[in-house]
Amino acid sequence: MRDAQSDQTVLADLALAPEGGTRPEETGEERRPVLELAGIEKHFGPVHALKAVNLELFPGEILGLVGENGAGKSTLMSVAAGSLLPDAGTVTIAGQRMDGSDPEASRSAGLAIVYQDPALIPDLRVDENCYLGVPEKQRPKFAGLAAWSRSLTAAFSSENPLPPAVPVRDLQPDKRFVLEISKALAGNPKVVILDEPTEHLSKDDVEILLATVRRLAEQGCAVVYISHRIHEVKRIAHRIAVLRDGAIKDTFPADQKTDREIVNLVAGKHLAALFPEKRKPTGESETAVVVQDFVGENFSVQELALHRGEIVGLAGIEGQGQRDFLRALAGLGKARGRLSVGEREVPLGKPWKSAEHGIAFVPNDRHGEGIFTSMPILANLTARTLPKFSRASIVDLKQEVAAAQNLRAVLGIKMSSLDAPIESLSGGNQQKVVMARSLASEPTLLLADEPTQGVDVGARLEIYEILRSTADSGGTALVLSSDAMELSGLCDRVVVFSRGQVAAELEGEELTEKAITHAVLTSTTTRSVAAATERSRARRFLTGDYFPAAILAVASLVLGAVAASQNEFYLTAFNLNSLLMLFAGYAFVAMAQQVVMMTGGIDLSVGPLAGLMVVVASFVLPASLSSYGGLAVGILVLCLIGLATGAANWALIEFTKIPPVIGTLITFTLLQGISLVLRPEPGGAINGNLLVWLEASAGFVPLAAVAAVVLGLGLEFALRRTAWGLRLRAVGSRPAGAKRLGIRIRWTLLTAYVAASGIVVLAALVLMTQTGSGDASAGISYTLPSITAVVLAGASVFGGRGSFVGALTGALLIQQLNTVTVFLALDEAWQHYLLGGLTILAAGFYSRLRSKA
Ligand SMILES: Nc1ncnc2c1ncn2[C@@H]1O[C@H](COP(=O)(O)OP(=O)(O)OP(=O)(O)O)[C@@H](O)[C@H]1O
Repeated sequence: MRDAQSDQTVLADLALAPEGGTRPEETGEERRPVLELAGIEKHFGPVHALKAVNLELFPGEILGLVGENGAGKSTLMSVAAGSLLPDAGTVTIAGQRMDGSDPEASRSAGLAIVYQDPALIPDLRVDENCYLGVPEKQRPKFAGLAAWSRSLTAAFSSENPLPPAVPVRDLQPDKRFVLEISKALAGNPKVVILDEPTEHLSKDDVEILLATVRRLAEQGCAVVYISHRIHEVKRIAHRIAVLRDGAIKDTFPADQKTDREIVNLVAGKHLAALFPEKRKPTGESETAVVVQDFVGENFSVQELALHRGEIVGLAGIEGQGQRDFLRALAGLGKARGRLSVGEREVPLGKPWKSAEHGIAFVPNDRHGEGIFTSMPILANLTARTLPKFSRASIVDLKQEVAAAQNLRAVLGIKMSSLDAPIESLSGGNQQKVVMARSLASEPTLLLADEPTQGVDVGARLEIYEILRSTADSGGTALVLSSDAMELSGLCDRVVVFSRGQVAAELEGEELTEKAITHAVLTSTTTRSVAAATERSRARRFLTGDYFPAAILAVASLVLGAVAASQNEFYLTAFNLNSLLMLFAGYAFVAMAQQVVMMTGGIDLSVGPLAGLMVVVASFVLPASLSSYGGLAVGILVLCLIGLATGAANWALIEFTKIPPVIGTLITFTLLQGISLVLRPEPGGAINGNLLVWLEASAGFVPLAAVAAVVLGLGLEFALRRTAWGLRLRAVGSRPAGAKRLGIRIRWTLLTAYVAASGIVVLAALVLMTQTGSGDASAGISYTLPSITAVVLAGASVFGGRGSFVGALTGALLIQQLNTVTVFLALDEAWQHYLLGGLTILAAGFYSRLRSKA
């Protein structure tokens, strides 16, 4: 271990005097807290996460909240922000006592929060996320949304505001935080909570953030700043509160304690050193890894050798290719050249091959790539090493649990049980799980991208020690970090990247924090972003929601052209009219399906519902009816059946918590049963006048088809340019994020199911023109095409993605296939072969395209 004295010197070098603005107590004004947390208690099952916590925050004050992983910081702040209901205690914001858990109420009272796991919706664009992220009264008109979003994010970097049209799923983790922070600050809040805001930010962005926090405080805003980077907290905070095991242990002015004293308070013990002892220079080192002429999209490394027993750091300003290089070594991303580990050459671009060659990777994007969400901690810990405890592919559970328990003990992972979901762990403990999984495979080359992000000071030392012991036992570690102090304290050698190339190497005496910072700054030149922007525009279209619609439209035209060339009747007005009429029916049910699928649900009942409406129409809209009033009442009855079915579907799914596919299957069966009871045999002519109106055409174009297209365009507009549309997409894309944004998920789902059943009324009207009388079996054939049309058009069955324009083109293609097979005199079975084949092709193609992007 290195002595504490030398670490103290490193810390002293950092010029740690607080740089906050005027302290609130220095102004002499009467002090009234703007945020008061009183007696907050919270349990998660057996975990007592918060124990009668009291905390006050005053206007203009920056409070640093520190504590080890799992101490309860995020839980406390989620309670303050209304996204978590405490078991006991009260939250008061700007004198307003909060009632229950309601993020929107807290936001309206003036509290903004930046979560450790950003409350962003991946399938929504940057500007749409900004829109949903501010209080309702501050939202701009949709016409000015892009410009407004650009001005919000320009507060961070006026040169590079975030492009408004980019979906959040395409943003790098650091830019997601820039967006999350910009969004939080947009509403001129009275209290801002920043939960580990700098873990993913580049060095420049950290400085911008700290300056922003100071400015906010000077303007009277109160800030809670949570971080494990003690020197950062000391730089910015007026007062520091230490949370341990769910209780506040100490609160003191930031300048009254040294970094080391705070570190010891957080850890709850005296830490002798911040970094483990480095490798002793032995003169001769055995080369373990050789990289030669290694070229990828953003880097080009001629030669780099890593030695056994060595920890090598990767430094550089964000975006200089160091991250792409590290990922390419792990087999993620395209690269050419040579990489050998030991005597063996590693095939490139194949992560499983890299793993077989002893390369383990700890990713930077913990939420996106590091953890298997919704799986238990046990599976997350052992995912890489399962073959070790398996015989003939059957896992020995005892051995697996024992190995996981061992990892848990070695890294001190705080958890209630191995079976708990990974998401129930605090952020830092999740990071330890990701780290533990990689280490368990005893890698020859460990690649770690920001391995200590979100990890507390005590555990940080444990991770450093584990990295060191990996090296000491003959392995090699390559660590990318934006923290120069971490690199200088931990690594034996640091490689600095600039413009994708190795620009400098530091080791021995030269390897100091100052030297790394200097090398990083002086060897860096700015990249041209224009080409990247152009490239991403094309990629955005290819992976966006309209590309599938374009493909389907072209496919429909091609099919039409083939049919027309083979059969002269294809282009007759009669044929085109009936083709478009049938298209209208499919289009309505496909749009109904799309509304529900957008929320992550599915509605199997659309077909039988349309059939039931036709049956009911044979009673309430009979041939004998002659008055307009009677017709209106009949159609109103159909609408009421639609609304009631939508509400019933929703209630079944919401209150019994059964999956939508089961819930709507139940409705499917019930509706079909009712239809058969009402009309065991087809019969009962439907009103002739009504049918004539429904079949009305302009030229060869039926008005029903025009109505379908108009409705599709209207719904598309609503989806992209109304708050309802954004809520629908948000709920499907990421329900947890939507909840934190204050979206009422239950009500949004209700509107979706009711809207879908409402649209089915239109499909039923088209169906009536085909049957002319009540027929219980008429609608069944609608359910499957409604799903096929939207899946063909690129909708995600998990929600959040798809388009109504796509649903229209999907419906058109289905009808084209039906018609063309007849015109080409193909067997009817071909309709099914072609549709099935196309669906498989489309689903595979889109998912490959999107996952590649
Ligand atoms: N949804 C949940 N279900 C079960 N346990 C939870 C849940 N959320 C938090 N916990 C537990 O509550 C405790 C406090 O967690 P919290 O996330 O508040 O810690 P933290 O201080 O923010 O830690 P970190 O610094 O690692 O982010 C932890 O033991 C955690 O496992």
